[in-house]
Amino acid sequence: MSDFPFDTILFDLDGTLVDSNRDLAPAVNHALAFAGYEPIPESEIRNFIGGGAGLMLRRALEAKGEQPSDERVAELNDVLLTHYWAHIADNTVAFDGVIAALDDLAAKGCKLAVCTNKLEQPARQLIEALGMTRHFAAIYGGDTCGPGRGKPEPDMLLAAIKDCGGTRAAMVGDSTYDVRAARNAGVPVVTLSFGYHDVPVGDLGGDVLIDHFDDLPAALAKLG
Ligand SMILES: O=C(O)COP(=O)(O)O
Ligand SMILES: [Mg+2]
Repeated sequence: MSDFPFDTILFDLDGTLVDSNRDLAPAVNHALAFAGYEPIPESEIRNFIGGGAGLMLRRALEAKGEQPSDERVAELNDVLLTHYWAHIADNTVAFDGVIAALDDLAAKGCKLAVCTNKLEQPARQLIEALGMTRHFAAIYGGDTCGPGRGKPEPDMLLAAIKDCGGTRAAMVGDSTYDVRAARNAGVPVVTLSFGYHDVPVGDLGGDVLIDHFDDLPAALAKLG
């Protein structure tokens, strides 16, 4: 019997498990080009990620000086998503050390789940394309628990913990959506210095910040 303090680890996807900005940024720029705008550098788009594709696009349009209506965002989001889903795993890779950390946590007896604000279907498509499906007992997307129930609401975290039969869970994420969702679900949260941050990294407000996935099991052990 493992003395590891957690039995369930919940992972954000974009900017946490995978470096997906490599394919998200071109999709944002495809939608911007459709709207007649010049591209935004990938290094800027990465900080727009975390609250779902619509919010990412809204931030990109605001960076161009627009105050877009919901209808405008919805229309251009269709353009963005059609492009993104056709290129979802062209350049996206798992961050360094992710697979070893997932294997290590599983060996310690943890069930693992994904809780992403990406829509569930493309999230599954991406995880499958990267050969990572086998690691996860549950995969939740921003739409799985219904409209408006993505992070920072706690619904998907609580549902994933239940699916895993967990009693002691922790979250791992890169944005304030993850930290707030974890707080709302009452679970501790590890943040990453290398993910996509919607606020300065020092303001994320998680319980512990790590620089590499190699450090995750020890960080969780200390948190427990
Ligand atoms: O789609 C997004 O903006 C964010 O996705 P994430 O919750 O996996 O970071
Ligand atoms: Mg993220």
